[in-house]
Amino acid sequence: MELDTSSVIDNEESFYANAVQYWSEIPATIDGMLGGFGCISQTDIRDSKLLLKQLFNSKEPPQKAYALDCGAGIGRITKHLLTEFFDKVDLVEQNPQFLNQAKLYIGPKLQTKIENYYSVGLQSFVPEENKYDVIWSQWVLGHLTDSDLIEFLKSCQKGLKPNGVIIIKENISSTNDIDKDEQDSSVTRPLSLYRKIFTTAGLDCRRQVKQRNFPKGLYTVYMFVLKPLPNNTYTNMQ
Ligand SMILES: C[S@@+](CC[C@H](N)C(=O)[O-])C[C@H]1O[C@@H](n2cnc3c(N)ncnc32)[C@H](O)[C@@H]1O
Repeated sequence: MELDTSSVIDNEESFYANAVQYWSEIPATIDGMLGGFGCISQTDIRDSKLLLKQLFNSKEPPQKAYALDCGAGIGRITKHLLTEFFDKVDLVEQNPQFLNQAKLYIGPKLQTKIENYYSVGLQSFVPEENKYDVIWSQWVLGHLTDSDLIEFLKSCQKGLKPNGVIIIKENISSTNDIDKDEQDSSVTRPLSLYRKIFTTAGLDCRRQVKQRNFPKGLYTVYMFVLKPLPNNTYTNMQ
């Protein structure tokens, strides 16, 4: 039997509700966003910048007009990464307090680049079509079930402009198992499951890059650069 999140999530409604509850009690700080590991933020951003620079130097790069930050929290990635590369950024985040804090954290100067703050869960969010050059999702997709993640990725594809890409940066489980975190109500998927989900959603994984220099004991983190498959067909997940 193939492994998927239905094997570890018995009740989807409480899976989502428990995550809302968990994040409602977390301080709107960098440490809060990173589970007490605020110290890794710079290292994280450094490798993400390198990835974007390489992407812009590649054949058929995306434009630098518009990015979407998914599960944006207080806007850590928007502030330190996306506003450096893109003219405009939208944030989508389910916790409205974090978005309020993002307005302060991003600051008045960079604020001019922020077009929209969407306060909604990714499982219910549909990006406007043909809008974004890069859709960045980091440390949030473990809060979606497989089927919601696949639907989300399909709708993100429609939200991309020509040459646009989806970039995912996520923890990866060290075995072939899905790790369930009961505390924050999330799952950590193995690499094989992410790759299968990408294919099912009609996405081609153009790059898979490991984050460097994180402290020992943390999950391995990968960045994936995804583009719609040429024929743009979706497959059914078996
Ligand atoms: C680990 S934090 C990461 C924040 C940000 N991506 C970063 O790297 O700084 C996870 C964020 O995802 C948000 N989140 C959790 N479940 C979500 C969902 N279903 N839809 C949108 N955001 C969600 C949380 O409120 C929190 O802000």
